[in-house]
Amino acid sequence: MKIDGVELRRAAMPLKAPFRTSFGTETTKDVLFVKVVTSESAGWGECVAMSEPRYCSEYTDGAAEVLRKFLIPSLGELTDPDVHALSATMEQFAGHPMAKAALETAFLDAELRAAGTSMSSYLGAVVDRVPAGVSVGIKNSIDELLEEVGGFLDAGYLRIKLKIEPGWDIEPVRAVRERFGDDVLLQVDANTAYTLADARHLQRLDDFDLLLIEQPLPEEELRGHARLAEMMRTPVCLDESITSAKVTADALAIGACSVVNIKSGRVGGYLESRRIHDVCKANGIAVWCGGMLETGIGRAANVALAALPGFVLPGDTSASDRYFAEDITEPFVLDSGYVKVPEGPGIGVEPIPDLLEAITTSVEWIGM
Ligand SMILES: O=C(O)CCC(=O)N[C@@H](C(=O)O)c1ccccc1
Repeated sequence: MKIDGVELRRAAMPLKAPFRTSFGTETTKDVLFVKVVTSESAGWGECVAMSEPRYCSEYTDGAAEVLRKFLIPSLGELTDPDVHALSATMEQFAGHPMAKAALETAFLDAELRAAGTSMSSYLGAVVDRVPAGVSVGIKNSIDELLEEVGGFLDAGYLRIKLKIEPGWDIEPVRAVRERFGDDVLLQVDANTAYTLADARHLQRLDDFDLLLIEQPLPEEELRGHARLAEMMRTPVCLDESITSAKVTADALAIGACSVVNIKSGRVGGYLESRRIHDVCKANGIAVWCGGMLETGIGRAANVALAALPGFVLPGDTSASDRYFAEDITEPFVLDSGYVKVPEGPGIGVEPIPDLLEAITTSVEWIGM
């Protein structure tokens, strides 16, 4: 398929409420959309980098620049690429998985639309709806937390994830357990906020029958996570540390985790995401789909991924209205705790032009 060019579109998507994690607070999503226009179709990708390099080293302006200067021009070397050739070409440049993921996904979306194939069937989906979990940020008070968790449980979410950090961990978890009982599927996400010296403190979380504790230690501490996993009953799940299928195999080999959060942006795209899924499935390790506050564009691709057989835990594939008053695509809605997998060609959703224009802050075209 011949690539005519690529559109880079920046947008400011307001969140319904500030979302606080151990590394900062988001109030507006600084979005970079990538649109690949080919001779036969057009496809969309959403770069999940944040405006500042706090979750990882990538950030939105940097991702736009590496796409503009290196990744998109490198596609000019390809005459009639498929997504594998495109992905391989981008490997000449080091790093920048979120930027690469956005371009690879936009191309794959275009390729699949032209073929009339849905992303979910292309990836190997086995279900047509996925169980939805929800992520709850760090709050100013326990009361505020309990009110928000209660609202999400009333909405039907099947799993609650609480962001934690030193000073906001044992008490919020205890309060949620005491208010909502032991049957709620409950997990915590530390976003690398602890050290191995906190092990004895973190062991106190074992009293609350959590599904998992996500990324308690810094990204590079695979052995540290293996040591912590030996000291805790709560299963350790990795997020930031899992940057490729190769690293996943190493992490599993040393017992660094027993659950994996798969995020396409963190690992360079959905092809690598599927490879990680396959490594985990071959090792009997449960995976779930992480989220990065995506609009309906990124959310659609995540929901397709979450329909693969190894995704046995609810992911951060919440409904659109979890973060946005109005999504720029047909909204994803919660139906008895599940989100429907789009069935149309490609990612199965399109931006609604007026809504996309309303949040757009800049558009640039890079011709081939
Ligand atoms: O529901 C969502 O999309 C967000 C889920 C979530 O908590 N994402 C976290 C994370 O560390 O996984 C995050 C939030 C903001 C920015 C980066 C990451």
